[in-house]
Amino acid sequence: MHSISFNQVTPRVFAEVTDLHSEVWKSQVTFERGKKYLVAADSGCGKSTFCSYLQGYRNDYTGQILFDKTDIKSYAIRQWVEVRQRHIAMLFQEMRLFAELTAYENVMIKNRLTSSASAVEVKDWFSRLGLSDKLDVKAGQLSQGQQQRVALLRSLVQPFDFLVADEPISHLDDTNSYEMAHIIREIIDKNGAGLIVTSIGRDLPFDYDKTLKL
Ligand SMILES: Nc1ncnc2c1ncn2[C@@H]1O[C@H](COP(=O)(O)OP(=O)(O)OP(=O)(O)O)[C@@H](O)[C@H]1O
Repeated sequence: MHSISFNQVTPRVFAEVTDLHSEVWKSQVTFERGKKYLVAADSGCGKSTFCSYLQGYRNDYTGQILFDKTDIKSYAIRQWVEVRQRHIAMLFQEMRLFAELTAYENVMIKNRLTSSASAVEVKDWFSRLGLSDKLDVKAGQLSQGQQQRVALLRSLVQPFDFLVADEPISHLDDTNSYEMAHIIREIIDKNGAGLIVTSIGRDLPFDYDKTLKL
């Protein structure tokens, strides 16, 4: 997948809003593979909605979203599975870890689907994010910031053309935010992937190609 295009997309919830000042909704915008985008939004402007559309969890909008030249409203479940496994990696704002699995198991259970990272690599990322001593701790017993770092690693252990990160540093201090950015940069550069980061304030530190207001 080389591009994601939004053509005059209007979420149903915003259909009656006449003073929508957005560079994404009711607009024409294309996200290209290999580029980095920051989607800046105030609370309630539709960040989670935007992410849900890209994973096929919701389709309550008018207008068109195209993956390359295909309208994603035509996708069957099988194609969404392919998108989620191989084309768009997602770091959810609410993390969605399995509370009863350990931090390491949460990452490896996903990694087993496509074997995209080695155990050595994964453990090295844990170490760089200050989580070496948390490998065997259940996710439900981690702090929010620790869960956010584990969720990042889980999002990365798959092939992808785009990484979509929904408020990825909302629970992190500056040191971990910078380390998270380094790891993301290494992997997206290696894959030539695109990056779409949403933010309501503190931004993942990056040299973004473009910033859009949601
Ligand atoms: N599943 C849903 N179905 C229909 N409308 C929804 C759904 N989830 C959220 N909305 C509505 O869409 C609008 C945007 O909500 P959304 O959760 O996308 O915003 P957000 O920018 O992620 O907000 P926040 O930063 O506060 O989490 C809100 O008016 C909300 O009521």
